[in-house]
Amino acid sequence: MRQPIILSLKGGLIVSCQATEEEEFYGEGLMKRFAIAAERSGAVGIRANTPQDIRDIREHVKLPIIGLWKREYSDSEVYITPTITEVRAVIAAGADIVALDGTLRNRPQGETLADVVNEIKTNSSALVMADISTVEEGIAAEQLGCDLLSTTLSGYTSYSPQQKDPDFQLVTELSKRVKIPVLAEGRIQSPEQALHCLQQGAYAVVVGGAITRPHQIAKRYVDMIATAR
Ligand SMILES: CC(=O)N[C@H](C=O)[C@@H](O)[C@H](O)[C@H](O)COP(=O)(O)O
Repeated sequence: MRQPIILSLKGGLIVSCQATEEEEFYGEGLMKRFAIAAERSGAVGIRANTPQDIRDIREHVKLPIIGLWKREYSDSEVYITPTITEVRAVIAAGADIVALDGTLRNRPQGETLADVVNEIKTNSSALVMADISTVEEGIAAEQLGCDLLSTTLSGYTSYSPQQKDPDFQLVTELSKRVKIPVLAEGRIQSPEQALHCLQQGAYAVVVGGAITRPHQIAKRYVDMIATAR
């Protein structure tokens, strides 16, 4: 039986509300405002980065929160909730689901994906979403006990396809190969693409930049218009 929280995401839109320090919308509680707007739109969940934003959103929004903490370590390329330290902080901030790097790459400080998943399963009731970049990684993450998969990292590991569009093929193949829900995430630019992901087998769809990164949204218009100059 699937957890109620997973069932509540089925067929819906999860809005990723994230800004890095270099972006104009970083800080000042602005991600909370995007999350409130997403809730009002009928979205079924929020994806948020940093304990601070998760806490802030938790106070104002009732939707399930997929929490992560992007942090770089010098000994690994893994940066999405890379170690047990970030996992604990994300859970303490109120995330219902912890999103973490679920690739097969070496992790910082000698930890393994199994260590991090075990930490969550042993010490909390939070669910685990593995952000993966290939079918093989998705299958391995399911075997380790992850509750959900997301195609987040396709295009962001050296060995996955580098493309402008979402990785529809990964969504399709992975959905056939695993029993746990597969979320489509990464470079989804339109409602039509989101719908296509669901038709290809995605359990739900995560959209970030096309909704919550104004600079990225404006640039698409600027670039398109420039072609007519
Ligand atoms: C690769 C990576 O670090 N992705 C991050 C993961 O949380 C976010 O920067 C993305 O915005 C998110 O995955 C949603 O994707 P998009 O913004 O393309 O709709």
